[in-house]
Amino acid sequence: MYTYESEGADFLAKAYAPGHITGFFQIHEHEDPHRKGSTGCGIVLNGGVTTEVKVGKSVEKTEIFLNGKSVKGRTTRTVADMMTDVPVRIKSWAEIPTGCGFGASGAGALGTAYALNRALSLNQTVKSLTEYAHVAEVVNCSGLGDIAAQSNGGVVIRLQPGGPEFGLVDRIPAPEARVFCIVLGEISTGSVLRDEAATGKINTAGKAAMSELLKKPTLENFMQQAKMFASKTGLMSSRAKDVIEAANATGGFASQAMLGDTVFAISPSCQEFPLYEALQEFGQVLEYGISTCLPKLMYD
Ligand SMILES: Nc1ncnc2c1ncn2[C@@H]1O[C@H](COP(=O)(O)OP(=O)(O)O)[C@@H](O)[C@H]1O
Ligand SMILES: CC(C)(COP(=O)(O)O)[C@@H](O)C(=O)O
Repeated sequence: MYTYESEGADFLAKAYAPGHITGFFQIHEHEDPHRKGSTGCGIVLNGGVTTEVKVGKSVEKTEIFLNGKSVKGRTTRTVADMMTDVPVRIKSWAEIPTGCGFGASGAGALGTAYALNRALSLNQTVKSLTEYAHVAEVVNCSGLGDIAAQSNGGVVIRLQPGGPEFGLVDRIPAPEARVFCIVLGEISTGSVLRDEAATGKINTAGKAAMSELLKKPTLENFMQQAKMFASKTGLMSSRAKDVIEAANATGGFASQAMLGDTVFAISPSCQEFPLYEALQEFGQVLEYGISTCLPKLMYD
């Protein structure tokens, strides 16, 4: 724990962390948040969240901003509270939608941990910064497995739940592919994770999806298992169903981003244009790539 003692200047630091779309998952409860988490599989994106922290005499209370607006930012605040006693101004800018299944809260938490470590010279390594972000996500019910994926990159299979101390991940060897997304609306991650009927279905479907994925760990099979998972859990809106069907009609793979009312779609081989055109009928198509880029500090 760091106590601020400097007399004058403010300290600023900035960090970036990628977004992540979960295709399917299974919840693993544990009283220790370091061990609690999810298993499952998802895609780390080349779009994410940039977070700047400021500490010093000019910062009198901890405040959190998302895309220029003051927010509660409970997960981000928990990271700050775990790392320091001093007030911090935390500003995040998201190039991914928030509350729609892109792991924005996890990306903000990771960025906050990296930037605070730098601004306050806390001398922590990546493993412990990642652990702070994971614990903050779990205790606030804003995510379970995003941090494990976002801190590894690629198409991440989460084999064992938890932060870096206990979790275990692997990856699907995936080709370069565009990930197209249509955002239809938000789903509150916390409200689904606290709903026993929903979590029961998630766990049954998530276990089956993982077992099928491991028999054939390819990007195509991941997309198929994700679609099966989404329809079995009953979390899919009728509009999302329509988008998925339209994507499938072009030969593309599509499913729902967990946990959001968002469809993500990938085209096999290089037939991306017909898929893009079909998705366009439903709204603005967001376009990302699969990223192996890890969270990082940024310099101005
Ligand atoms: N980087 C961030 N900084 C602060 N608050 C955030 C950040 N990202 C998301 N939030 C807040 O978290 C809520 C959404 O969280 P959640 O449902 O877990 O969605 P997701 O993680 O998929 O974006 C939103 O109300 C948003 O205000
Ligand atoms: C699906 C979710 C529980 C939440 O993801 P998001 O809504 O993007 O924060 C994720 O953390 C996971 O464990 O797979």
